[in-house]
Amino acid sequence: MTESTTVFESLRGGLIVSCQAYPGEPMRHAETMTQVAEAAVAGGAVGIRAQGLADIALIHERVRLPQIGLWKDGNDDVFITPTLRHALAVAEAGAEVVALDGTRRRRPDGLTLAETLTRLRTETNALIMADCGSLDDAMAAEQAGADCVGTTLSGYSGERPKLDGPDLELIEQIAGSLSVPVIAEGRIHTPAQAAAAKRAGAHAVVVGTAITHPTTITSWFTGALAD
Ligand SMILES: CC(=O)N[C@H](C=O)[C@@H](O)[C@H](O)[C@H](O)COP(=O)(O)O
Repeated sequence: MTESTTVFESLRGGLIVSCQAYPGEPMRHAETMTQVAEAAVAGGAVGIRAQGLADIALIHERVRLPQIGLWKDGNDDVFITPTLRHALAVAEAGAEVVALDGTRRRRPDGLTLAETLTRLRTETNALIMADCGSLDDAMAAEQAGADCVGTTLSGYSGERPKLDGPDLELIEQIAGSLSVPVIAEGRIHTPAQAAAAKRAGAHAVVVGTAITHPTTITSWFTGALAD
């Protein structure tokens, strides 16, 4: 079995928990995110998604599950592992899968997605997840050589509406059109939505906020009480 087959077999049908805290937040600390990841493992997660080189390195050391790593730089446009330099650093930090912006937008270093992936392949053993915002992105990312595509940027890149829940239609479209696995990601807030994403054809399902972001979860409850 190739490394790619092994990793994607172990993720098949399961839950990947995204463990991220945002700049300035109390939980923005590698030790804290690693503990959150360990707690997710105890609950049955099959993979971890993590942001930032320090978090990726510590999670790689302590958590024995495939890790999808990314490095966010900036807040808008292309900000998820935006350049080849960021992607190489994420692989170097220990992520088995490097997640990067997989949209068709211009990248800050001027490389195309295909050029970025070719360099990553030459210089690392990491697998590649292209975070996409539309079916056209996903098709272009497969063509460029991505090992899997995510629906991560649906609702954030201007091509798809930002729904309250997951973009099930996009998951279904991608699953029906591509041969690489589609990872459902983005606004999956309930177990029922996770199951629906899997039924729509997702190879695996990423949940972040609803499991690992207490500030947002708290605001859901305080908002309900304020009504
Ligand atoms: C758009 C963007 O920046 N997405 C980021 C990608 O890593 C994270 O902020 C999300 O938390 C992650 O995609 C999981 O999604 P959700 O937290 O909705 O379950």
